[in-house]
Amino acid sequence: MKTLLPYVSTPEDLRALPAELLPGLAGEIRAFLIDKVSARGGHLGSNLGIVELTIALHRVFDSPADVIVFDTGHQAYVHKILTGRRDAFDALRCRGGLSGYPSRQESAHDHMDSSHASTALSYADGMAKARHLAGDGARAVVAVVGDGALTGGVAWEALNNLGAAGHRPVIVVLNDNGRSYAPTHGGCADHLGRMRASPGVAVFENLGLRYLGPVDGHDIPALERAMRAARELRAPVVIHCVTRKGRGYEPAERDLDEHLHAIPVTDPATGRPLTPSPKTWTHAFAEHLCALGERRPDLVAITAAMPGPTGLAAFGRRFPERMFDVGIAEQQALASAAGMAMSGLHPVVAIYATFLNRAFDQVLMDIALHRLPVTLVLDRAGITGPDGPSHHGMWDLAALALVPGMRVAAPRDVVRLCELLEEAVEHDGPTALRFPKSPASVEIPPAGSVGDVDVLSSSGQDVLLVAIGPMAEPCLSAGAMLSAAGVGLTVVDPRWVIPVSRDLRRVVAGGRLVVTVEDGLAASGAGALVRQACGPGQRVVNLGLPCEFIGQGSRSELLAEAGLTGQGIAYAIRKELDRWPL
Ligand SMILES: Cc1ncc(C[n+]2csc(CCOP(=O)(O)OP(=O)(O)O)c2C)c(N)n1
Ligand SMILES: CC(=O)[C@@H](O)[C@H](O)COP(=O)(O)O
Ligand SMILES: [Mg+2]
Repeated sequence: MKTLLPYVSTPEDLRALPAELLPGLAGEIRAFLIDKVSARGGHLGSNLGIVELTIALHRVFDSPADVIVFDTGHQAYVHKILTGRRDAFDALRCRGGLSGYPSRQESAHDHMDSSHASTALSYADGMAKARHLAGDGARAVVAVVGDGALTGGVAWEALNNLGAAGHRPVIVVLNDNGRSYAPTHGGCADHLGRMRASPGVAVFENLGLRYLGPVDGHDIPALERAMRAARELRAPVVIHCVTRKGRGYEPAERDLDEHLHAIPVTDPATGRPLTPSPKTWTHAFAEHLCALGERRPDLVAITAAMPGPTGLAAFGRRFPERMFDVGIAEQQALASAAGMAMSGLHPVVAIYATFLNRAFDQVLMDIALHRLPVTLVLDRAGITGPDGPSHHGMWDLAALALVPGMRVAAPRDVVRLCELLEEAVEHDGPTALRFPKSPASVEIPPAGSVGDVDVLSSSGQDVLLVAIGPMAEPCLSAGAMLSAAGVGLTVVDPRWVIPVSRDLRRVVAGGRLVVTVEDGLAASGAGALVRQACGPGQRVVNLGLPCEFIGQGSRSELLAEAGLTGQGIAYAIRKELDRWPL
């Protein structure tokens, strides 16, 4: 059978194909996805489910003149294959390679780089307004949004605007596979389920948008008919496409938890990881939270559609009535946590550090303003790696340093994670813990302590090295190198890094050269607060990440590039001592 995929590099090539060849092409694309994503890791289930939908999109609409915006963007691999990037998949999510999300730098066919969900309809609304003002209403503006992303509040803010603007036709292609990672919960999901079963008046119609569907999201001719009809309507319209996540790959279809949403390097024959996943910080958190849940009936857990990745699924199985999945809705997660805390509960909200950005006002004005006992558990804090700039959890320390009354802990190992989680849920006010996307580090016991500050090593007082969280390991390595070279250096771990505790102030006061190291912003994170606590006669160096959008790569590659390794830290301190001898 002659293969087709090598001859389909652009939407024009696709449109030139006879319709009867499209199912064959879809099959080849699925085989390609399984092969390439298994080899590199990445998003598989979502992309397997959107093959026919993306083929129909690029046959009906003329990208890039017609805009096609993908919400979240993790499901844009087929779009990339069909827009000239098939041969780049061997470098998927590598440093300098193909992004795992749309990338304006990569292609004119891509329109938004952010992987933060629920914003595509807003981009489309804005683009449609701009085209209308330019008198360029001829071209289509299409937003592809998942049923999960549709649970995010900003998507409904956009629908509210789209429905009131009949003269600005935006086409919303709703990819409804009934789940984010786990099945999508809530009234919207229930409504879509009813629409799938027996179409009636869709909520979108009550907002002023037309509704077409439900359409079989794997039937290319049906999809093309619906998309052409939507285009001819010249009005805001939702095409409700029903798809199956992981379609066409038995290991993904069999994975009832997440349909292989995101996979590590995997054996394509079995769908199982090639190397067993190591014990992670998340595992340690999940286990300890369950133990706490036994002792603390007031503890409840909240996830924003990520029970598995954040470790809350275990708590939910143990305490089903005390675990809440609010959808991809971090603002709702934190504001509802405020309501719970006002009512005598102690909520633990587990979200990725990068997604906290979206709910900063809820941290500030709904939780901290009321001094509420809510604990934020920020997983994937610091450099995450292959998911690129919108996934690095590098903004949280700088953001939380602004919040009056907020206490932030950064455990250096999983033993401290459990200790600090205990302390956090005991605290009668807002707390946060942050830990990285990495295997759980080996235990680093303290050599001593000054109050709540752990002393990790000491060979003298020339240099005081303040290690924030998992930077303890490279700091100890740097300390050993410098001590061997005759520099007297003490490494401490504050454990609670925001605000600067009284004990940390005492420890820092003794340092002639104070160096802080964090997997966060060097200029405005926890180290900046230590700088403020130092006196005029002290020299302070804050090591950390630059306030820039850092590209994709492995966590170790990117940390090394930022100088956040034992060698890098030792070099920075040596350079400071050479420039300014003590
Ligand atoms: C603000 C935000 N929160 C959480 C995530 C993590 N996340 C990535 S994909 C995903 C599920 C998306 O579900 P859906 O929109 O239905 O797309 P599907 O994978 O089902 O195609 C989530 C929660 C995110 N990208 N952005
Ligand atoms: C698209 C998205 O936001 C997540 O699926 C992201 O890929 C997180 O991946 P990890 O859970 O592997 O950190
Ligand atoms: Mg979905």
